Order: sequence, then structure tokens, then C-alpha cells
Amino acid sequence: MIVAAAGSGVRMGLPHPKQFHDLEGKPLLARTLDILHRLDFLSGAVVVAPQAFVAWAQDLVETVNPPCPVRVVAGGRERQDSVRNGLDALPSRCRWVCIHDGVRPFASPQLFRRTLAGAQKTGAAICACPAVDTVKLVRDGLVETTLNRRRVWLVQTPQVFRRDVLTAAYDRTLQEGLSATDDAALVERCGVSVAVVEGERTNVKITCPEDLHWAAAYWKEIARGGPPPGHSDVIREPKTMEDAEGRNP
Ligand SMILES: Nc1ccn([C@@H]2O[C@H](COP(=O)(O)OP(=O)(O)OP(=O)(O)O)[C@@H](O)[C@H]2O)c(=O)n1
Ligand SMILES: C[C@](O)(CO)[C@H](O)COP(=O)(O)O
Repeated sequence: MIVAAAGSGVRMGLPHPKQFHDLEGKPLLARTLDILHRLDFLSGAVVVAPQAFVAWAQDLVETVNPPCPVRVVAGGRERQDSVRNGLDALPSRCRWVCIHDGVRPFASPQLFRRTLAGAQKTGAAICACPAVDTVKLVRDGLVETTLNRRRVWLVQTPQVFRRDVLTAAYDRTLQEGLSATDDAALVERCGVSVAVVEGERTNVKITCPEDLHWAAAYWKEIARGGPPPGHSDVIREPKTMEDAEGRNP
């Protein structure tokens, strides 16, 4: 498992990277690493942290006390540079690689298992939720077109890859100077079919200040004994208007 946690959190606007910000008494990254306690199939993990925070992240890992060996390495300028560093630090025996954002603390263990099972079919899998808003392409402040929402999926992590597939994609990325905002995009360019499994609407990537407010409120709800993350799964659109009758008048 690679936990990508080497970003600087520009959109969050804090004086420190958001993964080290407090979420109800624990740093956000510690909340994410706590998930490791519920993943019994892991042989090890690499946490990728900003160069200046490697020692800090190491201390944090010790506090979490994960059930498998965890290394901390320094990240790079872009997310894909950080993941590459994580990939290079994985133990040689590791055959499947799960990549998770350090700022998605609400991913459920079932989501990890589902994504791993999906990857075992094709060599690569992502989790994603169908778009629930109307989606338009916009150029220069004007609508260019409205997309068919049924085909638009909002992608999350975890993403799982066979190690050789991911390594080949990263080698090509380096050779050709490619860039992408997720790891699956690099694998897609190598012609590998990427399976899509159902994501969780509560598996939010904490990105902007309002996400922190939501995360604190959601954490309190869980701590009070509310439904655990992942419970609501995906809200499906009715496939036909007939399906909708009586349900969504
Ligand atoms: N060079 C980078 C950039 C991002 N990430 C990680 O990738 C995940 C998703 O990235 P994002 O939410 O965009 O985080 P930041 O890059 O920190 O945010 P921003 O784009 O607002 O600066 C985060 O866990 C982040 O720490 C990383 O490991 N290395
Ligand atoms: C990998 C990711 O979390 C999937 O949603 C996302 O693409 C990361 O993007 P960001 O640009 O680093 O926010």
C-alpha cells in the first residue's frame, strides 16, 4: 500500500499541509492510517510525506502503531512523483499495489477489499461514484456542451494495480514526460483495462476549507455511534423513466 501524503494543500490555505491538520483530536493523516488496522491483507505500507515532514510523519506512524511494517519516504513536486517514490520503496515481495490518498480518512475497509477484487480481474481497478449533478463542459465562461451524466463517474482512491502493470506505466510516464491527476490514467495510456467498482460518497478527499468542517461533523456522527463510513453506498439513477415512476415524482 502506498499512502500519498506529500502534497502542500494549496487549496486548503493552511500554514501547514492539510494532512497534518487536526481532525477531532488526531491529525488527518493519522485518521487515514488508522484504516490499516482494519485491512488484514496488507503485507506492508509506504507513507510518502513532504521532505520537510518526513520525521514528523515517522513519529505519527509510531503513534498509529500499524499492524504491518510501514516506511516513510519523501515525496516529489507532483502527486505522481510522490507515488513513484512510494513505488520504489515497496518491498520486492509485494505483487499488488494499493494507492490511497492520505487525505481520504473515511474510506471503508470494504471499499479496499472491493477495489482489490476488481483489480484481480484485469490488473487494475479504481473506485468511483456516478455524478449526481448535471455536468457541462465550459470554455471561456460559456457552456460548450452538456455531457451524458450516466457516463460520468467521479473517481476516488483506493486504486489497486498489479505491480508490474503500475511499474510499466510509471516507466513510460518518465520516458514520455506524461502527467495525470490519478494513477489509473497512466495505466490507461498503456492500454490496460481499468475496472471500476462502486465508490463511497462519504470517501471525500479533504481538499478545501469547507471539507474540514464537513469531516469534523461526520467524524462526530460516527463517534456517536452513527452509521459507519460506506453505509450509504452509491445512489443509483433510475435507468428509465418508468423506473423513476412512483419513486421520484
Ligand atoms: N506532490 C504531491 C501532491 C499530492 N500528494 C497527495 O495526493 C493526495 C491528493 O492530492 P490533493 O488533495 O490535491 O493534495 P494537495 O496536492 O496537497 O492539495 P493542493 O492541490 O490543493 O495543493 C493528497 O493526500 C496529497 O498529500 C502527494 O503525495 N504529493
Ligand atoms: C487521485 C484522486 O484523488 C482521484 O480523485 C485525485 O485525482 C487527486 O487529484 P488532485 O489534483 O491531487 O486533487
